[in-house]
Amino acid sequence: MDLLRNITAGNPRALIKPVLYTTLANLIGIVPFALLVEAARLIFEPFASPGTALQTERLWWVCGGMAVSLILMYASEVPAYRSQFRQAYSAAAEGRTRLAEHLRKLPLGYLNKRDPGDLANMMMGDFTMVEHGISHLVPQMIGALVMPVLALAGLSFLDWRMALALFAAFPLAVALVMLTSGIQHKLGANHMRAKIDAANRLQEYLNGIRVIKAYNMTGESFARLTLSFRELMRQSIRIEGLLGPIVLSAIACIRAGLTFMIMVGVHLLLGGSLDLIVFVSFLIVGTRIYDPLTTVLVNYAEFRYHEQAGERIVRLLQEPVMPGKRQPPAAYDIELEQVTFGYNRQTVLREVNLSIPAGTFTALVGPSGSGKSTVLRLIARFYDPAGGKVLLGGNNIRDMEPEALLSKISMVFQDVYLFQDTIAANIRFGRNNATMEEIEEAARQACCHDFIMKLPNGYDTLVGEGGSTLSGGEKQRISIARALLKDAPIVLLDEATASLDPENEAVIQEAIDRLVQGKTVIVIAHRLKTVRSADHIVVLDNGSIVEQGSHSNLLAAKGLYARLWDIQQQADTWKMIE
Ligand SMILES: Nc1ncnc2c1ncn2[C@@H]1O[C@H](COP(=O)(O)OP(=O)(O)OP(=O)(O)O)[C@@H](O)[C@H]1O
Repeated sequence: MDLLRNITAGNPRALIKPVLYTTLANLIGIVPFALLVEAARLIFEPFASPGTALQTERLWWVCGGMAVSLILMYASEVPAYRSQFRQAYSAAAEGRTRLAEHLRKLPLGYLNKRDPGDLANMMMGDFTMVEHGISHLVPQMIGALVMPVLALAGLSFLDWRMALALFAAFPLAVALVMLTSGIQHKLGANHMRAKIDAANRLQEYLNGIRVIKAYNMTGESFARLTLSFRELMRQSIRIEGLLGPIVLSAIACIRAGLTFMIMVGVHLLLGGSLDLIVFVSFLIVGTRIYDPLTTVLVNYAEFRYHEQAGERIVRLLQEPVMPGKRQPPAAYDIELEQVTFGYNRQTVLREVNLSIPAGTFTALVGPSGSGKSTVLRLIARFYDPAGGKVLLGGNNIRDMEPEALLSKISMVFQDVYLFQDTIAANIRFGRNNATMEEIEEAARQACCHDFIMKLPNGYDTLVGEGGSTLSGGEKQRISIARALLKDAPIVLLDEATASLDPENEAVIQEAIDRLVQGKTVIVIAHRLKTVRSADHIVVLDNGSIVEQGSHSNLLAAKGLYARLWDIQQQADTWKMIE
């Protein structure tokens, strides 16, 4: 049952129709074959029993029956074919959506541990293998058993000795495939690993192609890629090199059964204990059961390989999603109590205590790597802290449904990601049901309406994956428009003005001022002068809060903030002199 669950990526019901229809089609497929045996019997009868006349009328009936059975075969194969593909493609489409949904609900910590290439390969490659399993491997394997099983039953009835001889080698063939299934599984796993690694290396190469060109690193990075391709080739050859002989030996065993049956048949015929017609019937049936039996064995070997792809999907689907069912309260004060957190083993935040009253503006400042973004990620519950609590309106966010919590939060990141879609659709991510007027209004507020109108198709202009066709400042403003449209009571903002020119910076500041009005705001400030008027400034260093207060208090304290302020002031003065 586990195997069937794996090959269908956790949806074994998808096999019911294809297996039923294929089995039915195979059953009907036996009718012309049985009629062929009957025709042979009728033709051989006058030779086997001299003096008996050829039953021509009966022979005509058999021919008529054959014509009808061919029509029936066609009529049964069409729905079988349809159901195989319909079920396979719909199970894969439904499975891909389920997995994508599941990935969204998994803790980011889990996703960080996995290569994006691995997940992309699972979505496309592994599901293609599941499709093949549902459309071909399982239905054909089960359908192909119909003919040999019925042949065994029918032939045993005719002459059990001959039937035994015909099928004598089959258990040996099955044993060969079954006993080597451990090796097959190991080779399959190695091959799968090499395939994923090659996909990851390829993705890394394509993503980094600009850096590779810029630093003329073609040789080195290409070596990693070619090494992974070579490993994939090695594993492919190993799997074929070892599996091929196993399957071929199993097929040879089945074929040996026919030779053995002919030898037994000749012996019995010469001994006078076997009827010629029975012998001919066995010869006809014997030559026809190879194909289905070979299909069963080849499909089984292939099935064990494809089943591993499905197993990877099933295992990922079983990964626990972030817990929490409660809806967030309508109170937006945020508190961090003794929060400790690390992405890996290294601690990034140490016993952080922070109180952010609703409707206030708080700035997080500190050296690079001090943990500012991590604080925002914990408030948005991208991760749960290892120790301590994050409270919203006095309630632990660990108990809240992550999506419901996020509906209360607008986030503007430093590196904005735009989807390969129109500008309007990218802004609409803020609120799905927003009208075009609302989108335009948000764009106006975010100071991006004017530049959008200058684009070739205005709001319908397509932006490239990652927003590559827009400038950094334009992307930032689009993401502010998104956040304005969402109109969430909490705004988390990773200020990106550091790398922008003064003109863009002023426009973005204007957009941000509109976004944060009347909200509970936490801003990561890289440029201290932008947050001088914040209600509260929190200074982080090496994962701990080292000081906090208003701008003037912190300057007076002459601590880290005052030092950072001096450094930035001097840098600005230098810029002005230049
Ligand atoms: N996804 C991650 N996996 C592992 N370590 C991470 C991850 N994100 C951040 N870190 C590490 O955690 C520490 C804090 O990072 P964080 O991004 O919170 O700092 P920051 O103060 O926001 O830095 P910056 O101002 O440069 O953006 C850093 O040492 C960083 O290398």
